[in-house]
This record gives sequence, C-alpha cells and structure tokens, in this order.
Amino acid sequence: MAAIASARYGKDNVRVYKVERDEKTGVQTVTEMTVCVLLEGAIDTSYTKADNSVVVATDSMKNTVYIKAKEHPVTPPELFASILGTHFIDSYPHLTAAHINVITHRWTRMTIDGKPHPHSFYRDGAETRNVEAVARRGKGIDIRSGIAGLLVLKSTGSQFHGFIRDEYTTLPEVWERILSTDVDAGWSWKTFPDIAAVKAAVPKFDKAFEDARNITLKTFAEEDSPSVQNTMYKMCEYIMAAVPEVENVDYSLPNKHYFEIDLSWHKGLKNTGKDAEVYAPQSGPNGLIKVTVARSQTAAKL
Ligand SMILES: O=c1[nH]c(=O)c2[nH]c(=O)[nH]c2[nH]1
Repeated sequence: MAAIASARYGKDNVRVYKVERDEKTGVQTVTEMTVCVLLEGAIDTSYTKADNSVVVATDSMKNTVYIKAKEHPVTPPELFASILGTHFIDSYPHLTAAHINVITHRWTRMTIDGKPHPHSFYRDGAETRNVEAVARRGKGIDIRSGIAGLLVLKSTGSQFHGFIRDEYTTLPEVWERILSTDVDAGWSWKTFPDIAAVKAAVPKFDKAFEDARNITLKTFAEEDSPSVQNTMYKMCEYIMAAVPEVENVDYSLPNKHYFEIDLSWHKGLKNTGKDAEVYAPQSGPNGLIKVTVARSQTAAKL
C-alpha cells in the first residue's frame, strides 16, 4: 500500500514589481521580487482521490501575491513574506503551513552629476536578498533571512595547509592563494508568535541584512584565511554577536578554484609560486563548504 509521506504545492516564479511614489519630492522607489508560495495541510485527497475541493488553485495564489503587494508594503521582505503566509493559513482552515520565499533583486538608484536620480536605477550585481517565512497554524512564523549570489574574490591573504596527506593527495600545501566564492548566507530568527511580533521587529530586518553583508565582506577581505571553514565560522560568530535575535547563522560557500599554469615550456617563462600572474579559473569541480552555527545552548540540543 502506498501513502503520502509529505506534500506541498503552490506557485513558483511569481515576478512582482512595485513602485512607491513620493508625491511631494517626486522621488520614486522600486522593488522587484520573485515569489514562491507552497502550501501544506489536509490536501492528500487531491493527490490520492482527485478531490480538487481541497485545492486552492496555484493561479489564485499568484493573484493573492499581487493583491497583497498592492495592499501592504513589500519591504522589508521579511514582513511581506509573513503577511502572505499568515493570509493563507488564516483564509483556509484546512491548511496547516504556508512556505513563502521572496527573492529581492537589486535596483540601485543612479547617481547622475553627483545627485541621486529620482526615478532611474541600475542592476549593480546578481546578488539577491532572500527571505523564507514559514507560517504554521498555532506555531507562529519562522523566518530565515539571507543573501545569495554575492560573488567575491581576494587575490592574496588566503592559505591552506596541514590537511590530511595520504595516497589520494596531490594538492600541495600553500601559504598564499587566491580565494573566491559565491556567498549564500542565512540567519534564522527566533520564532515570531504572530504577525504583530514580525511588525514589531521591522526595524531590525534591514539592519541585520546590512550587518550580515558588511561582516561577510569585511571578514573575507581582512582575514588572512587559513581555510574556507574557519573564515565562514568567524563570519557566523560576528553575525550572531551583531544580531542578538538571531538563533543561528548558516553559510554555503563554493570554493571557486584558480589554478596556476606552468608556462616554463615556453622559453622558460616563470609563472608558478611567487612568479604566478596568469591563472586558469576553474568552472568545476569545486569545493563546497557548508556550516550552520547556533548559540551554544541550542547547538547542544541539535
Ligand atoms: O579552504 C579549503 N578547505 C578545504 O576543505 C579544501 N580542500 C581543498 O582541496 N582545498 C580547500 N580549501
């Protein structure tokens, strides 16, 4: 006999743009998001018995995203995701959880002749601000805020030595290397009992994002990194110290390798070790290093 172990469904890639116009100053502010809604609850019969009476159409979910974006602020994304999630479980008694993902894309205001332009913006990077809010009936709202697609590189100030050497090892130890990664980081907040608690925390969300982004960049730039593992752990520690309401911090960092090229076959050109200048960026395979750091009392329970 087969039975459903878990099921959720919804609408992904709902693209939304919202403009805010300040009539007095003529300054406009824009937000562009990609939203995913996934719902859970007493929906098994829609899979097992073709019972569509329990189905909120994914098309209606898309409409709801647009309507809630019209009725409410879409920033900070933590609040908008919580408003959406709460709407679904409040509106449909058979649903138990709503998982809302909001990816906010960068539109940075242009500076023209030294002045911020009132209505023109540019995409200054692939980096996105990502929020996942899960509203669970009777269990409050869990939020993970994050940053993804922040591509960074340092041309020195990174080492890697002392690792296991055995019959599988060819990697030389290095006291000097290039370090590059595509930062995917998240910070998870203590459960909010309800939407009022999320509203009360609104001023903290943008500050936490700026703190986490600055800590990531500063630690990456300034630390003489002994390994990706140690550097990302330090980033987690600093974020936990900067944002007391955060319960844990996670990073997922690909190690984007740049290989030295031996050019000595061409007229004895020196291009390795301290003479290395021309490198071959690798697209794969790459290292992938992940961690979640919790406060000590929570980590002990995990
Ligand atoms: O920072 C690093 N951590 C590793 O675990 C690892 N493994 C590897 O081959 N290079 C690196 N670099």
